[in-house]
Amino acid sequence: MEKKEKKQNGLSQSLGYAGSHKSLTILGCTLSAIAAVLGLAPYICVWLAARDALEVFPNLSAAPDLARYGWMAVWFSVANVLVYFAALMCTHLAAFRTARNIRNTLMRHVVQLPLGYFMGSQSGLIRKQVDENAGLTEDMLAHKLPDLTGAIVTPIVSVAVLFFYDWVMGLLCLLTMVLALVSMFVMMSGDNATFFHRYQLEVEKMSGEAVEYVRGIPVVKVFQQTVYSFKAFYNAIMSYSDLAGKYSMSCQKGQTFFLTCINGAFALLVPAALLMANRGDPVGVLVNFIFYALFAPACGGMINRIMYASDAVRQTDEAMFKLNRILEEKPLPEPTAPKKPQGASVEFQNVTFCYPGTENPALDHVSFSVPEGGTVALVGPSGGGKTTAASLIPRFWDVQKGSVLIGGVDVREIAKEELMQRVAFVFQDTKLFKKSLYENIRTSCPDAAREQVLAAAHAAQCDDILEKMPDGIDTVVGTKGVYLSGGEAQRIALARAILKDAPIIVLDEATAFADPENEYQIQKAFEKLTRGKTVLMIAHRLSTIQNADQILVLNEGQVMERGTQAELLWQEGKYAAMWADYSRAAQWKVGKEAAV
Ligand SMILES: Nc1ncnc2c1ncn2[C@@H]1O[C@H](COP(=O)(O)OP(=O)(O)OP(=O)(O)O)[C@@H](O)[C@H]1O
Repeated sequence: MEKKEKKQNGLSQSLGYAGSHKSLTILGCTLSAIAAVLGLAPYICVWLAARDALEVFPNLSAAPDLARYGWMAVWFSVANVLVYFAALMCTHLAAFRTARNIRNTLMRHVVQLPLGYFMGSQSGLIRKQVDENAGLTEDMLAHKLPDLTGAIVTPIVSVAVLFFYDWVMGLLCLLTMVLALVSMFVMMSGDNATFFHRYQLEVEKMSGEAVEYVRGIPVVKVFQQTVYSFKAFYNAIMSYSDLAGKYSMSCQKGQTFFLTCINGAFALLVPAALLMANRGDPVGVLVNFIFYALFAPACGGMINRIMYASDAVRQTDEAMFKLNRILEEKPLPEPTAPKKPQGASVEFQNVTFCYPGTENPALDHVSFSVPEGGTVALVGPSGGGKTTAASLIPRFWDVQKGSVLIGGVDVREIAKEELMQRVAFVFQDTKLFKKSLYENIRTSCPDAAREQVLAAAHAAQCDDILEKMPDGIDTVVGTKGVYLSGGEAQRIALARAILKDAPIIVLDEATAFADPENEYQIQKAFEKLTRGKTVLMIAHRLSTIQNADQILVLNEGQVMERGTQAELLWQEGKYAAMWADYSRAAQWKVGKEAAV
């Protein structure tokens, strides 16, 4: 599958995004080709000037055209620069638009993807992939493609020029060019043909591990581990260094031969010129020698440009391959004939769900229901499937078997906007934008009036937070040292949810980061938020869920126990054990505080 995708041509794919600017790219490349031909003209002028000068040497005044040839060389050089500049203007304009179209297409696609796709570090990774690869494509179309066109056209014209003055010296120059090209293609074929792809994978792996390493520095310090505890990072560096080392070694001979060829035309030209000069017409031979001595390094430069440009072509293949991988992610299907839920009940009917790329189900034949206005709490050991169950309600993912119903309608049959309006989700980690607290709260209801936002903040017990902020509710968080504690951020998130006023509330670990004072206030905010609503709540602090209508104990993706707190305690099962642990911990804490 991967191989098939690799065969697609990244350059033509990226041009597919150019739209009406494709013609501008073609114009830019044509101008670049013309510039490349103009760049050859000064060499001919130099040949003409050298021929005239040597014919009359030392009486240079007898060669009246010398100055004309000099000026012609200057004008051709100036024309070369100007036309090349115009070419780059065209390709830059087109490349900028093309990269913009690529980014727009990707972003339009990304917003259609399941919300679960953005959990964890995915969102940062997607932004990086889109940005970097669109940037690479832009660079290819703006710089490398016109250079490649010039570099391809120049040798073709050069071959004609090479044979025009002296076919023997021309043939010798051509021979070195051909040998250089052959060694270049040999170097880039075989195992090395896939080098760039492997190299990119290694770099990706290494930077991923580097991020993990930096994230883990506090753990390393706290537990006094050595950096070698980050084996994965170390292995990624070694594997990268191994690949780069092997590649360098495999190119050693080829690169030496390539450089010798593109710089070594002299080694052939000098003896050839001496032999020919001995046979007669030394002046003519000298003129031609000067021309070829100047022209041969220029040809070498062109071949070098071809080499770098073909590297860029491979980079573009790789960039488009990565962008296509994102485009291949399937959006959640939208219902063709959406249905309206009748009420705000939530029901799981025999739900089985596996995360993409995994085989063990995170939820295995799970059934339960939350009647409209009721509260169900999910508890259980870590990894039991609580967050997964909660995230299936707003369709972060679609179930593989069974169904999740809201108001008697399968969530897959409810229009996206309708579903989002019906469910408010308070996440485990609260995400606040670098905006004012006012804007942060208003994200859940962009049309809300200022009074409504202030009322929601008040209901979520945020008054003390707003009082200590320099600009009250208009303070921008995340800048100028304005940061909120975990518990404070959660109260802002609750204000958001209160403002949304959705009939179904999903709370995931909402008191996880709170200190006792914050927890008390969060509890009060909960009461305001959940009054009269259908609530599915995940909490590790069992005190918060004592009054739930039903408690489900989820373990390894299955419902292990269910009932009210009293029923579960009476069963003396898993929940009763958890409750006993929790009570012991609470008593220990109270005892410790009393002793202080
Ligand atoms: N994005 C994901 N991709 C693959 N597997 C996942 C993903 N998220 C969770 N899982 C797996 O699904 C299972 C259930 O995880 P889930 O987060 O729902 O458990 P949880 O009960 O909420 O745990 P915790 O109390 O620690 O938050 C676990 O085995 C977990 O490793």
